[in-house]
Amino acid sequence: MKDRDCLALRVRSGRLTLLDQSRLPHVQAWFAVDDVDTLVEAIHALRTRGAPMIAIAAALLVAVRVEAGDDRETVGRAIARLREARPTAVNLMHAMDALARALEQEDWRTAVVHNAEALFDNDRALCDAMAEHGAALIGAGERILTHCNTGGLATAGIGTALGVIRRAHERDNSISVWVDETRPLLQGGRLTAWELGELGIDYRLITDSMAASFMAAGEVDRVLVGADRIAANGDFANKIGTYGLAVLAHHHGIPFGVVAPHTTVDAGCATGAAIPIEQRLAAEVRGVTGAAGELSWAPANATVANPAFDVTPAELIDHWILDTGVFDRMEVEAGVFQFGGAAVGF
Ligand SMILES: CSC[C@@H](O)[C@@H](O)C(=O)COP(=O)(O)O
Repeated sequence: MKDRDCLALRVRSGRLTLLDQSRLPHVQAWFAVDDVDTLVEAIHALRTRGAPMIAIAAALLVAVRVEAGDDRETVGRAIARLREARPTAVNLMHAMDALARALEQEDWRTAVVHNAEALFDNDRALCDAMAEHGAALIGAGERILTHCNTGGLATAGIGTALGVIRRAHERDNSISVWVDETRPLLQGGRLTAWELGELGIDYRLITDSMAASFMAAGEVDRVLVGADRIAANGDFANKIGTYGLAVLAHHHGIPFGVVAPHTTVDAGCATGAAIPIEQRLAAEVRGVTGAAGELSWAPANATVANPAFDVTPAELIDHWILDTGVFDRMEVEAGVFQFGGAAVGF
């Protein structure tokens, strides 16, 4: 396998290492991933995260195991196990299904490795295409609100929603960003704020509950978010809190766009109701866990609900910004996702 490098993943001399995103921004620590157990744990703990990134990390680990000499049956088991590591982001399932098909070929070792490498390489091109389409929508001086982290940490390229913001900034450095901190795991406060700072893009970090009043004050011009899975009717799942932002944006007449590669579209899900939602640990809501350890404020036995994602219905979305183009609600209602407008097929 050729060496590969992006913000949060490296392949060097056939070895996979990942940036531990659970420790950012204060600690930048890389860890080696040589086996499936390590990667499954890392995906559960969000050491590696973001819909495209978990798919790419899983595919490259499978390629590493193939090059290490694992037999076909062992590789098949690895693919099946990684496919189940997180339930909501469909990119992981699509990637593992593609590798399972490659495993059926006669020259399966070459096919699996090529497939995994192509996933990484294509993701960079998909990010660039989304950025081009999305940046064309953005006017001078826009103040864009975003949620969770959808940048270089979550993809092999410049990101999805954050990639659009980055490209728009390259064209007009008067844009600015409202960054939702994104409770409970603070991907906005820890990761997006860090990425935007590194890129020199003007931002202001807010708690999730502040978005409504800044919208009411006329200080938000657009909302751009990523997606973990887009259903055939345009509904999509993304980080918990996204649905609330869409309701708020609709109420205030603010354009709301979802940015994702076509690999995030699941034509097998007719509507958002069919998207499985990951439920996470109570401790994440009772307090916070970070580089500095655990801080808990709720009663130790507090009963908690902790869905990691919510579903935003198509009726609240103005733009679906894919690598294949920008789609509006009329196009989505006409079935672009089922009938080829988004070129779904892997
Ligand atoms: C380009 S990343 C798109 C989505 O995966 C992102 O918005 C998101 O919800 C990530 O959630 P996470 O739980 O941090 O993996």
